[in-house]
Amino acid sequence: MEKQEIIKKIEKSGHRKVRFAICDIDGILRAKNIHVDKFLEVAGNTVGYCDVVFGWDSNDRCYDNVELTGWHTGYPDKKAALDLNTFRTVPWDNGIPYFLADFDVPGQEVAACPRSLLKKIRKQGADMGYKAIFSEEFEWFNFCGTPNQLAETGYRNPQPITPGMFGYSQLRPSQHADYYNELFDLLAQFNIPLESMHTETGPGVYEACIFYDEILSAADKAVLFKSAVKEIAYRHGFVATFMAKWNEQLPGSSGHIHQSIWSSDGGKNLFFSGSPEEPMSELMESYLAGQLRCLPEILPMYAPTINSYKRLRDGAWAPTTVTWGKDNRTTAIRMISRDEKSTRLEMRVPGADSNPYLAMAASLASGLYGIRNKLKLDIPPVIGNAYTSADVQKLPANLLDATRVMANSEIANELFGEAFTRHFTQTREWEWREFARAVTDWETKRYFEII
Ligand SMILES: NC(=O)CC[C@H](N)C(=O)O
Repeated sequence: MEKQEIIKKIEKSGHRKVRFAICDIDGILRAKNIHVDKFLEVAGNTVGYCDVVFGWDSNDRCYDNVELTGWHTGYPDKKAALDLNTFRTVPWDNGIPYFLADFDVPGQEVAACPRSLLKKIRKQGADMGYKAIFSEEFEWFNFCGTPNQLAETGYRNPQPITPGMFGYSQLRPSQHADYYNELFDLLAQFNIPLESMHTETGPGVYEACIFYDEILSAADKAVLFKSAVKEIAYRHGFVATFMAKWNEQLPGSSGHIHQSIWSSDGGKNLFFSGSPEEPMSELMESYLAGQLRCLPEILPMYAPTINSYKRLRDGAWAPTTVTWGKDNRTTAIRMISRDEKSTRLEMRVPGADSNPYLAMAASLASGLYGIRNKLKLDIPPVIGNAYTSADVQKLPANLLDATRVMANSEIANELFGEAFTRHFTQTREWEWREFARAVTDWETKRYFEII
């Protein structure tokens, strides 16, 4: 939609305020409402936004170890730009006009901005003649109560909205049909159409697959999806969590990313060889080889939290190895091909807790790395159980190990630029330090009386 058309629409709607949001390094949307007159001033222009969005962590604690911003810079404003292509209206909030913004402004470099990073990688693909088609699917758990109630009880023993393990259940959605159906309908109205939705195995867990799209729109939809689900859940007295593993006894929550590379006009799937028997094209082979080569060095892009690594456990449907397989759900990357259109890769490492801009940027960048370097696939497909396969490389087992590898990785610098890699790994080191200070309930249960 053109700028003038958007402005006319907003003026006609009678709304006196407009909302826009910026995605931080943790994938959290930081939003503001602005007066419609202010919107008219900044649309197609820039708007000042305090760069503390990249100076604090997911709990608004200020990093003490990043160079990009901090007390040493005085947390100045940076120039943000609303992306008018992201215009949508919020159906559960009176149709307020809504935009995403980023710091991708000529003459300014904000290396920490995840949406700007994805745009940069997407352009590298476009310059090579490719259109990247992506989509993310999410699993998440739903609980009864309000954020205040859960916080007051220290998030102990939260009550899932439905009991027991019941994947693909016909019954469980009926227990909260209003919520279940509203998610599908309101998300579509918010321009996040779902391809499908069902219950996953676990109490109160849903899974939704977002319709595929060009990579930037797909990432926008994935980021917005997480916030939208939480907001819609509030309306029903529920709280949704996208933690990768909220309970060690239960399955984790994934954020699998489906991807294929098409000709720039979108007419031909370049992953498809033309042969239904051997559908993988040479280009797909190099892309997959690139992803496998880079994966252990850039793991925090897919698994960015302390908790992410609790999900990556053998036998839990989540990957633990640098592997791929044909329609194999025990490997890191699952190759899928029923026909030309469906030929794609499913990157299964990301948890629901990952930042979709970063996880998609990492996927595309490492795939393009494989194509640029004409990598050959030297890892054979796993047939059967990747958890027990011999001779497979294990993924780093925790955030500290994974971050150390990434911080020293030439590949990470090449894919994302040194400034981003440095800032991002510094934020992950901070995350580890925060965790290392905490005395957890595991320790008290284990040592309090016995030791
Ligand atoms: N849908 C599935 O394949 C299950 C995924 C699993 N819950 C995970 O965390 O990765």
